[in-house]
Amino acid sequence: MCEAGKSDHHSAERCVDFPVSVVLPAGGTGERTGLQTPKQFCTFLGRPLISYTIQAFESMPWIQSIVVAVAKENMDLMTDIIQRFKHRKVRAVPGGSTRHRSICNGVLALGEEERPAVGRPKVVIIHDAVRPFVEEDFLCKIAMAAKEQGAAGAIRPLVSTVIATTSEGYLDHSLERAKYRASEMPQGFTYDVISQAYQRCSESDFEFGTECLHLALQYCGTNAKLIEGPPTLWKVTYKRDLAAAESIIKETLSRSACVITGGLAEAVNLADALRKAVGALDMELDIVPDLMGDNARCLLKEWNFIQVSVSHSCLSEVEAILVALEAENRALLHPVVVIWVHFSRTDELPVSERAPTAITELASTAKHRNILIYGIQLKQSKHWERSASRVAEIASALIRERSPALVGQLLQA
Ligand SMILES: Nc1ccn([C@@H]2O[C@H](COP(=O)(O)OP(=O)(O)OP(=O)(O)O)[C@@H](O)[C@H]2O)c(=O)n1
Ligand SMILES: O=P(O)(O)OC[C@@H](O)[C@@H](O)[C@@H](O)CO
Repeated sequence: MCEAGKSDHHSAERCVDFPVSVVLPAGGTGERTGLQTPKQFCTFLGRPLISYTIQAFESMPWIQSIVVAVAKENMDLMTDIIQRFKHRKVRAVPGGSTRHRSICNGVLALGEEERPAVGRPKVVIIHDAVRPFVEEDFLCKIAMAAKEQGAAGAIRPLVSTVIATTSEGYLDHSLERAKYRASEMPQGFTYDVISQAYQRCSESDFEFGTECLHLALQYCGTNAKLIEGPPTLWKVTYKRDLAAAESIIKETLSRSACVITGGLAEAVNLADALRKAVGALDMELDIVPDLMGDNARCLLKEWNFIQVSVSHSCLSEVEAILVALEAENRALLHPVVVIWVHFSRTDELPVSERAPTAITELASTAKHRNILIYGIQLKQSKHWERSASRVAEIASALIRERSPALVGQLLQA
């Protein structure tokens, strides 16, 4: 079985030594959001929700292929998303008029796989495209249980009690909540079980059913193993869920930052003071003199950079960060934040007077490449800790919000 606790790719790959493919049903219209755009195509920080879900599965090396089932009218849009965000392993197939029909089309597509490196999977993971926060260690457990049992599914405790109503709209009876669970996703099935279930199920199942685990039991006699999953498995259903999803995405991008000091004493002192101050804001700082040699690792793991410049007003250090980020195509999936902290000594003119438009012009071009540049101006003062704390508050807010409206602004600490 998978090792307990937080798995990484390596431990998951050791557990899952059989081919696993994924079907993401994404053929719905999202009526319950009240929006014109189907929720799977609503964008967060410039990227559609479905791209986050695809990327979560793509990041797992032991997933061999992904099929997304979308409405025929969205096939071109889906193809564009796959190309724009350089999604690998994934292809789009036409969905159906109901969720079961979409899933069935996805399962059939796995059976007709033509890509040479991709064979018929041993296990098929089915996961709603509008559940973007899937965790690898949990998915590994579902895949392993599906291989052993034929079917496995995620469950969560019920939040509200389930009741039955009379035809007149009165209470008939209520269920004992402790005996029931909410069926969530991901679910896993051996390819044989899920393909047989869809071959044997009825038109009524296709039209009105909502539970794949039921089809496996009803038509294949396969009783799914149920595994309680983390609260992150929730499904984006209502408009409020879109706001919640964006907040979670922003939070995951804002947990750390890399501070580049150039090795200058004032910059290193400020960085040390920043590290203490952001600790209270639940952020971690990695402090490096530059992004060369081993320090280049920051470019591959960080979404936020703080360049501390002392005295000079040119933006050459920020420009160097932009070049390095573009070389790694780092801003493809998420907007990267670069904050220029300009520290001027007491006898110097503030940069807002020396080069007021420099940062605005640079920020304007960078924004088109999904890199958000902000400026913070800091005047040398004897209240060192207070100034650093102010810079930390501003930088933390800029990183958390990633607001396009403040791009290119030079804020005063
Ligand atoms: N004909 C359908 C209907 C739904 N789904 C997908 O099934 C998942 C879960 O369904 P749900 O949350 O009900 O999505 P919608 O049907 O789009 O939502 P609504 O019921 O509010 O219209 C979603 O990813 C949805 O795109 C699908 O692939 N094909
Ligand atoms: O019913 P909807 O189409 O809104 O969502 C599908 C859910 O029913 C489904 O994802 C889980 O309950 C597990 O089967």
